[in-house]
Amino acid sequence: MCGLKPIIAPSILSANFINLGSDVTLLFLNQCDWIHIDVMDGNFVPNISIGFPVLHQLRTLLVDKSKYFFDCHMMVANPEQWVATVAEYGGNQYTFHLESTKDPKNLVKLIHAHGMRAACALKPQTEIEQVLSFADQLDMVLVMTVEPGFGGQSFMPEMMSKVRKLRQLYPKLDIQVDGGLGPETVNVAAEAGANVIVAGTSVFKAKDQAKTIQTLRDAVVRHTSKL
Ligand SMILES: O=C(CO)[C@@H](O)[C@H](O)COP(=O)(O)O
Repeated sequence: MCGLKPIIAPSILSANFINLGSDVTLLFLNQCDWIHIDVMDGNFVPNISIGFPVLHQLRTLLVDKSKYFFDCHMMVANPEQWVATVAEYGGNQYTFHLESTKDPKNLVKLIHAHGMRAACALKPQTEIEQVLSFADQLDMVLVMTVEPGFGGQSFMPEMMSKVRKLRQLYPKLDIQVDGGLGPETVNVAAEAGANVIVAGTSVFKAKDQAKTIQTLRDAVVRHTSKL
């Protein structure tokens, strides 16, 4: 019994933006734990997605607005710049990319000072050694399993060695995987030690969304309970 909480966080990048409010409401009715909000600035990654007006409207306009957990994945060039805004607009967790900051330790302090959980993301080429000096200050590490920037890419199983090493070093840390996750790939990730699963395409294209979310959660529970 490892005590890790299974967390399923659908990425709303794959939602229907015309019906975003109802899509997000449905995700929570279907028992997701968090929604994963991919903020892309067209600079850190070669794509522009959604920004603060959308975050703000989701937080203020949704029914039961306060109970939703917003996991904000900041694929931006200057992550320090947006901490206060994300906090003000209702973000619960702020994930910055290690590759985008010179001072990750102070950034973690800044995020915590704004009342959010702090997480650090690693692109596929970034080794975990770079996060070890401050990992004990983090609430979560995100191991990217695709190059950040787009949904619908293929899962990179070779990233699992990073998850495995992190899990050995930090048995209680939340470890998130993001990119190409679905019922076919979740077992490999959960077996390596990931307990927080981001899934965009597989959840939004599912015939039965509730069942897909449950399948993802069951896989995490099954594998992490053996750790
Ligand atoms: O951060 C990203 C992409 O940069 C992800 O959150 C993707 O949006 C996940 O989408 P799928 O790979 O599950 O379709």
